[in-house]
Amino acid sequence: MASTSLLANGNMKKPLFSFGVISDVQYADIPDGRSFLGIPRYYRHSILVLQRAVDKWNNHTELKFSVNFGDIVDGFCPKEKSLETVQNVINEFEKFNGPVYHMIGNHCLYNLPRCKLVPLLKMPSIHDYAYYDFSPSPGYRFVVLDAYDISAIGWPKDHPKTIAAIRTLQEKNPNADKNSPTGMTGLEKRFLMFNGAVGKEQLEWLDNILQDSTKQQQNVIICCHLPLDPNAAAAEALLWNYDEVMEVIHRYKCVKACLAGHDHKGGHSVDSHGIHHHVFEAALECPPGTDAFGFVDVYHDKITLFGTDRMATMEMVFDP
Ligand SMILES: Nc1ccn([C@@H]2O[C@H](COP(=O)(O)O)[C@@H](O)[C@H]2O)c(=O)n1
Ligand SMILES: O=P(O)(O)OC[C@H](O)CO
Repeated sequence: MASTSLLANGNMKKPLFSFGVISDVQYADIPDGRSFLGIPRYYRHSILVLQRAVDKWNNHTELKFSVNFGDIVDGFCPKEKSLETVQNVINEFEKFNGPVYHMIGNHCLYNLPRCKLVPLLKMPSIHDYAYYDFSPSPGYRFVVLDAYDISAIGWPKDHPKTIAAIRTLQEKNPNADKNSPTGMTGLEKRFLMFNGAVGKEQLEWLDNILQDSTKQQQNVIICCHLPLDPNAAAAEALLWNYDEVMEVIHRYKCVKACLAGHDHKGGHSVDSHGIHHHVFEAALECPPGTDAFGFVDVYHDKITLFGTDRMATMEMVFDP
């Protein structure tokens, strides 16, 4: 219905381009379960949601690419099945008639180290980094951030980035279980092991990209598994240094939207600089027969998300 009313309200202009979106498939060939907070999780059904997404994207015919916001496999997947399961989900994505740009999520890293994930996901990045950018149209640039650049999961145990992450968790989280926010208050609750941070080198890279995008008069869409605005997501879901990343982003006027996953219920906000923050609803939490995926029409002055079933439909008009 929402898509119909958006169309009825004069959205008939042809978009510059369109792309597909899905987040938190978290597939595993295991019985249904629940999150720590008791929300049902449909581990076997989630790959069917992905299959229906790819079918719909292919039938759309005009999608230029699709974006997966991370967590394609669940942490409860038996470890001897991790590689096969990740490959099975990637095979489903590869049925899409176009490129798919992936992000790494915490659940991906519970299954495989990043040195295996980055090549499997064919990320156009260097070394084992999972951040990169691409420009699907002259006036637009997409920046994919690596939310687990500084993380206690995914890097070798003795890697400087693992050590830095453990130091942060020790300083900020008083609990023995570093995934527990017990006793922590407000935004401090983000210092959980299932989150991570953007490192110094990536922040400098982001600054350079945004400088260049400004010179080229490009609009920028930021994609990150972890949300970057406290008004769009629970504190427990935020990037550890969302504030530092937003400080870099706010130096420029080119960023129009920050898109994310991880906080399965979804969310939306507009920040003090007029940037839209949108969190996509998880495919994993769709009861059998229901869906959560969508596609986005991109214009020079707005993006319009058309969600299916549990994924909200939303128009995000840019500040002039
Ligand atoms: N409020 C919370 C949320 C989570 N945890 C811990 O994190 C683990 C993963 O959470 P899921 O949302 O994926 O179920 C969970 O097993 C808990 O250890 C928590 O302590 N408090
Ligand atoms: O995807 P999970 O299982 O790490 O859950 C993430 C939480 O929903 C963040 O608050």
